[in-house]
Amino acid sequence: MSIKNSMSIINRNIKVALLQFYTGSDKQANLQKVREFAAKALAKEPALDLLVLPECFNSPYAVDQFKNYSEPIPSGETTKFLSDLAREYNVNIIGGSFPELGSDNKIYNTSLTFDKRGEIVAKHRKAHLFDIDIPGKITFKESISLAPGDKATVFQLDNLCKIGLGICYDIRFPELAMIAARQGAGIMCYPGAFNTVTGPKFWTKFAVARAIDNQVYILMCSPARNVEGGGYQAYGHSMVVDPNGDVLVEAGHGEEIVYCELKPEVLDEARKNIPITLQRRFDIYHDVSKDAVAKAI
Ligand SMILES: NC(=O)CCC(=O)C(=O)O
Repeated sequence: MSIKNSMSIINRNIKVALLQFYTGSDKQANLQKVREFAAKALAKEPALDLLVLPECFNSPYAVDQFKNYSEPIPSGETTKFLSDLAREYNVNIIGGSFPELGSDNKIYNTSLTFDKRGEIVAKHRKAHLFDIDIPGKITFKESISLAPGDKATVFQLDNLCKIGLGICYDIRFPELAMIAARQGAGIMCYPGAFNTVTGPKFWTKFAVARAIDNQVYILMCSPARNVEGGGYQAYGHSMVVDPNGDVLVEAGHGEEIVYCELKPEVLDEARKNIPITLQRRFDIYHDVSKDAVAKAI
């Protein structure tokens, strides 16, 4: 069997920066924080291809607040803000997520991706809502105020590569990454806000698992932990994991920008050395990527 199908999943080196910053209750301040961090990242690395923002970057991560901060897409101010920022800085942006007011009047946890021209190239609504109850430790129920998305999201970014998107808890469901990888993605990106209970136990393990299972780069971008602000405590630890499961860069829990260069040859070599992409047994089990609806917008 030839391995040429697995070559050049990524077209060239891709420079990414994950922006890990505090988010609070002041939406304007949160947007200004994005601008400040984007400017800082591009001042340090002018040739950046991609900025990634955290989950719920313009609002508190709280079920009783999502509605108050929700905006229609594309007419809301956060969509316009991110579009202008991408165009102004000539950079692609995976815009973390923010509460979307859908045309059906439901609220979604939604991630938009913008190309350098400021066009929306992908929209992912968190498909698996974070509903958990660990007695005495953490209870959170997104489904009190959010509705789930209904599709996997895979898209072509510029001439760089295909990318799959999930949001935080979505990472616990391996299917989204499998679908993306089977459909040609070389990167799976998860804006996410794990917490101080589940973060230490699971965050890195999931990033590594999704990377190795699918031989893709994994980008995880978290808000910084706001120890003084009360409320939900994000884990932080934004990271990039390579297709072999090696953690290339990892933030602490404070405000930080992590930079990384994704290399086509690392991905190609991982797939060449261990050719699981060519050894699947769809005569034994189902290929989930075949029945997934994955539209860009
Ligand atoms: N924002 C989220 O979806 C949190 C997910 C999480 O913490 C987990 O353990 O899963």
